[in-house]
Amino acid sequence: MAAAVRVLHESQISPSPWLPSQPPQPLSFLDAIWLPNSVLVERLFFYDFPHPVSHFIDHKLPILIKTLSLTLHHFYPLAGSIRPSADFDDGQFEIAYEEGDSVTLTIAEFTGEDFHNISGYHPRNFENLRLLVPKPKKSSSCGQFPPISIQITLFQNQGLCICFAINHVACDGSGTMGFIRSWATACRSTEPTLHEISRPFLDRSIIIDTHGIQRKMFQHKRVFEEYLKKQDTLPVSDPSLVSATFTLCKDHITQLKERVQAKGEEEGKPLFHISTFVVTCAYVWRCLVKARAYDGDSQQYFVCVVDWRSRMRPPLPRNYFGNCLGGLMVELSTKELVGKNGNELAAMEIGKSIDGLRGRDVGEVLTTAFGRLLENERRKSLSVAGSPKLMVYEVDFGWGRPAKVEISSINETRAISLAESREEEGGVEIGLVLPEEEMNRFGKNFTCGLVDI
Ligand SMILES: CC(C)(COP(=O)(O)OP(=O)(O)OC[C@H]1O[C@@H](n2cnc3c(N)ncnc32)[C@H](O)[C@@H]1OP(=O)(O)O)[C@@H](O)C(=O)NCCC(=O)NCCSC(=O)CC(=O)O
Repeated sequence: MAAAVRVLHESQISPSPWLPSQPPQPLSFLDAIWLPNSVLVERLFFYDFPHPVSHFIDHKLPILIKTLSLTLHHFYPLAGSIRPSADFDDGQFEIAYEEGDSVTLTIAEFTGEDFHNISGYHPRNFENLRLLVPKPKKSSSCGQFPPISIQITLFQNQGLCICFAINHVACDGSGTMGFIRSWATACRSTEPTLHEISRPFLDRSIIIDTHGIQRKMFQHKRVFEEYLKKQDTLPVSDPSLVSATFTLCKDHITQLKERVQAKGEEEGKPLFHISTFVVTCAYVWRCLVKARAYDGDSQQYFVCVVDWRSRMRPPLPRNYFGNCLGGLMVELSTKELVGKNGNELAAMEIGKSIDGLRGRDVGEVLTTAFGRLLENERRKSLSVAGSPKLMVYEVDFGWGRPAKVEISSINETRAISLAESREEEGGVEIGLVLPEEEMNRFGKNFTCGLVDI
């Protein structure tokens, strides 16, 4: 039987207690960076839930709805809309909440595939995964779009999946997880009240565009849109696409770090920031490029975003809700990357770039990264979504930790996703979406490479 979802309910959830319209907030330049192509981040949380659909509808849905509306009282921008501001001549957008605005919550039932298969780690049909993602509604008035849509999909007597499709313009991973964690905490409470939900820091005017980035971006907007059109994304409907998750355990990570350290000492190179993140990204980057068998003289690019809250001067509150991301790019030739010491070289280069961010201004870093991005072929760049620091496996709505967490939107951006390991502190999970044959080659490289370290 072909996999399918059947929508059971669709509700509009407004903040509660009642919230009057709030003054619209112009997007900061760190939000506006995500505007030209309105990137959606789709995060799926799978939970074991061995109960009938009716049990969920009767006993769990009311509390989920109640606590979602409480949480939205504090996170009200998510219930609003992202829209052109009144002085749109400047290309400025804003995020606005008006009384009665709401989030669409879809409840659906899945048939045709086993829960444990779809939430597994092995290569799985990507189209089936996409059935769990809510389809955001375009608002009727032009140019507006919703910050978030949520879909809960039930697998009769087996499990459920909560999928958040969040527009990156609204917030980054840290903001997203602040919202999701708050909802889950409220949902676990026996008597949920507003006081139990910690308030995010919502004032986007705290971010000052010291380098005129927003103006430069609007000037480059057409160039950037043309650039994006030229870059091929993997078509969502490609039936050969599979999603899979690989895990690096703590021991492997320690060995990878030791190898980089030893190589650095052997070559008398200064030791850069060799963290779990660095050795994981280097290892995956090399395995992926090997799987794609590029011409050795071609260039490869590694791109990652950096949470800039603690790097701002003065630092931003940790609970700042919006985007506060800088970025970096590392370039190596294919030959260097797939060569004998490719892992160590890639780790040293990524580590050096992270160290090089110290003391720098986010505007200046982004101007450099943006310029380099436009020069390069996106097809040969690998980017990263999520982070092992976001602690996604701690999100418990009252029926235990997730069985699995995924980011399905990585196929649009040709990224890998990272999360902390579900099973072991210090381990990392890596998610990929690739054509099946490429995934098989990647998987072989990943497994065999670990034998050799
Ligand atoms: C730039 C980085 C990726 C680099 O990560 P690193 O792990 O290499 O660097 P780091 O400085 O954070 O940590 C370096 C080492 O110090 C340790 N360390 C860090 N903070 C520590 C602390 N408070 N106490 C003790 N140790 C600490 C770490 O364990 C690590 O070691 P070790 O690791 O060896 O144990 C990161 O700083 C960062 O910004 N991460 C967040 C990225 C992010 O937010 N991504 C989501 C983007 S939004 C997105 O993509 C969409 C979405 O997610 O929704």
